Amino acid sequence: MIMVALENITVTRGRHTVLHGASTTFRAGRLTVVIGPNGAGKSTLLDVAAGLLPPSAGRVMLDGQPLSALSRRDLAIRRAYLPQNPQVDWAISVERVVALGLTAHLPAFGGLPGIWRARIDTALDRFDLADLRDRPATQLSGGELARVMLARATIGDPALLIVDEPTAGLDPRHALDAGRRLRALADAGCAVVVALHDLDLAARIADDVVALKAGRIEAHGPADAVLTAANLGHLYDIEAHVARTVDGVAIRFHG
Ligand SMILES: Nc1ncnc2c1ncn2[C@@H]1O[C@H](COP(=O)(O)OP(=O)(O)OP(=O)(O)O)[C@@H](O)[C@H]1O
Repeated sequence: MIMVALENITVTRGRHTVLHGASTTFRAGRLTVVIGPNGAGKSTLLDVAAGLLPPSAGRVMLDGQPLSALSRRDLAIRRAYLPQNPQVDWAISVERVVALGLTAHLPAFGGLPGIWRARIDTALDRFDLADLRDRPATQLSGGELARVMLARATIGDPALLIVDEPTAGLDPRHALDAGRRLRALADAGCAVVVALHDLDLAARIADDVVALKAGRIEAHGPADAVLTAANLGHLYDIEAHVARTVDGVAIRFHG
C-alpha cells in the first residue's frame, strides 16, 4: 500500500520562500485535492511530491523510503506526473503520445510486446480518443490534448498519480469525465493527488483536501471538514457559501 509523506517541506526559489515547512500524507486508494489561490504553492508542492523538485529542507518518503533514494526508472514506474499545460513539441500521433506513458515499463530493446497494444487501445477508449489516434497531437484542441495527456499519465497504472489542473480547458462533460476517471483510479488503489481550482469538482471527487495559502498548509483532512464556508472564505479572502445538495456540493463566492 503506497503512502507518500511530505515531512516539513520548505522550498526557496530565488529570494522567496514558496513553501514553509509543509507536512501532509497521500495514501493508496485516496484522492487528495490540493486547493488554494494563485501562487499559493500548489504546483510547487506537487513538483516536490513527484520528486521533480528537491526541497530546500524536509524530505519526501515513499513507503518509508526517501523518494530521492529511488532510481529514476523505479520512480517512473511507480508515479506518474502530469504538469499544468503540458505541450507536445513536434508532430507525433496521439497513439504514440499515449504509448510514451509505457516507456519505463518496456524492455529497453526489441519490438513492442503484443500485450501493450491492448493497453494502448484501452487507454484511448477510456479517454474518448479512439477517433483521434492517428491525428498529430500538435493539431488538437487544448481540451483534446488534455485528454491525451491524462491517457498517457494513467496508461502505466501508476501507484501514485500526481496531476496539476487536469480540467483546465476541458468542456463540462470531459471535465466531469476526467474527474470520474481520477476517482476510479483512486478506487482501484492508486494514491491520486490533484491540484484543482474547480471546487465543485473537488467536492465531488475528493476524499481529502489540502488547502494551501501563501506556502502554508492552512487545513488538511477529509473533504467535508476542509470545504467549509469559513475555511474557503479565509483561504481566498472572499465571502464563501457552501450548499450541500442531493447532487453534491455547490460552492459560491460573493465579492
Ligand atoms: N521557477 C520559479 N522561480 C521563482 N519563483 C517561482 C518559480 N516558480 C514558481 N515561483 C513562485 O512560487 C510561488 C508558488 O507558485 P506555484 O506555481 O507553486 O503556485 P500555484 O499555487 O500552483 O499557482 P497557480 O494556481 O497560479 O497555478 C509563486 O509566488 C510563484 O511566483
